[in-house]
Amino acid sequence: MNTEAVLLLETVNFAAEKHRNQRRKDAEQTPYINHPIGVARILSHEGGVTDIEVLQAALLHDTVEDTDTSPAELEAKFGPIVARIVQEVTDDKSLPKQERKRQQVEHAPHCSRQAKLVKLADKLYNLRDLNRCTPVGWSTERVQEYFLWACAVVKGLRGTNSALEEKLEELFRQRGVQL
Ligand SMILES: Nc1nc2c(ncn2[C@@H]2O[C@H](COP(=O)(O)OP(=O)(O)O)[C@@H](OP(=O)(O)OP(=O)(O)O)[C@H]2O)c(=O)[nH]1
Ligand SMILES: [Mn+2]
Repeated sequence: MNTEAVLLLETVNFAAEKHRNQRRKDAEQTPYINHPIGVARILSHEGGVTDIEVLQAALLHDTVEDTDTSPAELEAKFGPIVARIVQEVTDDKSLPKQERKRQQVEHAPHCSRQAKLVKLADKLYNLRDLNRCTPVGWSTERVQEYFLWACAVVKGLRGTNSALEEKLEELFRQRGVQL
């Protein structure tokens, strides 16, 4: 079998094991792994991305932030490039939430092109998910707040992938949010 297919299976299996006990915040408690798989799929299917390291980083993008995975573990298993992309899209969970959110806006323009791709697909997935259903405990205002904040992050990611950016623009437009 081709090497890249084997590598992607190894990567998705690693992510599935790491996220095995986590669920999304929707009422149905969708398995969390649906999200990283969906982000990688947006990149390949809608973004036309074929860079294997970007697709691997998409599958792994929430492992360091949300599970016991360390950057060193990713580097040993998947190499320095994949580990670096994941590190670039990982929020510092020791910071207060407001500060974390502010840093995403501030750091977005300085990310590598590979990290920008993962961030665009992550936001596109999460915004579509918000349109699909509201997370348990979220008010309409909180949903709108997320769209506003995501728009500020996406502004700093522009010029990376026009297909993904156009789809994001349309979602913002539907919410009356100006990119
Ligand atoms: N829309 C939606 N999001 C859900 C759901 N379940 C879990 N999430 C995750 O929640 C995060 C957004 O919620 P927030 O309250 O803003 O952030 P927090 O989890 O970091 O505190 C996203 O994290 P992230 O992927 O790390 O991205 P980011 O928002 O930090 O960029 C998203 O993946 C769901 O059912 N719907
Ligand atoms: Mn994510």
